[in-house]
Amino acid sequence: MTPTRITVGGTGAAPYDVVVGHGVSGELAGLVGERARQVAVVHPESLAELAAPFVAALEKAGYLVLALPVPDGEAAKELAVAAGLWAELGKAGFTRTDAVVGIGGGAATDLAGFVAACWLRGVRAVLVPTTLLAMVDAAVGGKTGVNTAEGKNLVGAFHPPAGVLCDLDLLATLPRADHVAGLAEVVKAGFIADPAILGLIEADPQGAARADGTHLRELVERAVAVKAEVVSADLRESGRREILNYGHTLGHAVERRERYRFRHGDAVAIGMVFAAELSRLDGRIPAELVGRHRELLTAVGLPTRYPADAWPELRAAMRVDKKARGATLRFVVLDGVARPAILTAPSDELLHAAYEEVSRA
Ligand SMILES: NC(=O)c1ccc[n+]([C@@H]2O[C@H](COP(=O)([O-])OP(=O)(O)OC[C@H]3O[C@@H](n4cnc5c(N)ncnc54)[C@H](O)[C@@H]3O)[C@@H](O)[C@H]2O)c1
Ligand SMILES: O=C(O)C(=O)C[C@@H](O)[C@H](O)[C@H](O)COP(=O)(O)O
Ligand SMILES: [Zn+2]
Repeated sequence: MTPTRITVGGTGAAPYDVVVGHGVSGELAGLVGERARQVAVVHPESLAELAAPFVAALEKAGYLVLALPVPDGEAAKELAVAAGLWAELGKAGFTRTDAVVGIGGGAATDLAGFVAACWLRGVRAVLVPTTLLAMVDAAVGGKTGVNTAEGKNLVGAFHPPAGVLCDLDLLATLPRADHVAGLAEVVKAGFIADPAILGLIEADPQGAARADGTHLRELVERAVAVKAEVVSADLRESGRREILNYGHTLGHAVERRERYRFRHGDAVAIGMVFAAELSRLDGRIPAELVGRHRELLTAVGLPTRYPADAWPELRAAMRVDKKARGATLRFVVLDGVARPAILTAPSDELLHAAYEEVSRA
């Protein structure tokens, strides 16, 4: 079946394609471009075997390849890891025409994009996401960055990639729990913009939770299309892009509380239930729509609850959310399916009441 090409444009930078399909990895050398002499391939060390054919293909195409393994998962999103990679680029004499390729889950693509954004103030980045989450969300849109002790993604840059290859064959080895975590961002795209996504998952939640599920390709394409449309309209998050943060204000606080050892998608699932409860308590949506969140997320195996005693720590962590303006917290909420809105400065009572619904056994 021919690959689908979803274009991300309107960002001020050159438009680029997100290629979705089976066996599309062969397009990598073409995306790196003719100007590059050296290519740094950043990948989690645990995925060295998966990255090896990409390294070999780039070498065959005539590039000088620097394979740069990084720690697995969220441990890669550290300034010290980025600094180590910049040291390698420096030693290799990496110039402005050279390119960084990021292969892996969202943690690896966020890191690789950030390293590319900062090296010589910006070199070409090409991303090959290998998790469902990175295909539908992290590798698309140009948000790059690392975590700090104070919070999630607090240091970063907007640096759109030159291309994104979503080879669905790469998902075959992804552990089920990571596949399911990726579904949280797919569900998010459904609630904020594309109700057909919700229908597809509700019709076959077991299938959605598997890499060989019937609707996998359509789910990926639809979620990428949502992200591409939003990012094309507002790369730097001055307005519309904030909707992609649905579920993330509480989600990021949960990740920080768990010292980043909790899957991002799982945290976002809990965060979406919180945002839905907030929407209901603010009089925006009926209880049935909150119930739809819980039922759908639970059906695919995502968490929807978090302990009551975590509230003070979560409340404090939410202060550094990027949507906050001064001391004013702002949340993405819903006025209905595919009707996202911003709730500004909710009272502490309202926030706590919404959290009580999340922590209820
Ligand atoms: N930049 C953005 O717009 C954006 C959007 C969403 C999420 N994110 C970020 O993405 C990160 C989460 O990404 P994630 O869910 O992909 O997690 P991850 O990158 O931590 O990967 C999850 C696990 O899967 C393993 N893995 C990856 N591909 C595999 C494969 N094909 N086979 C076997 N194992 C594989 C990884 O090594 C890791 O252990 C978070 O840091 C989050 O903040 C960024
Ligand atoms: O691309 C965006 O914009 C998003 O908000 C997508 C989120 O899924 C993603 O987790 C993002 O990294 C969160 O961004 P942040 O600015 O809140 O750190
Ligand atoms: Zn996210």
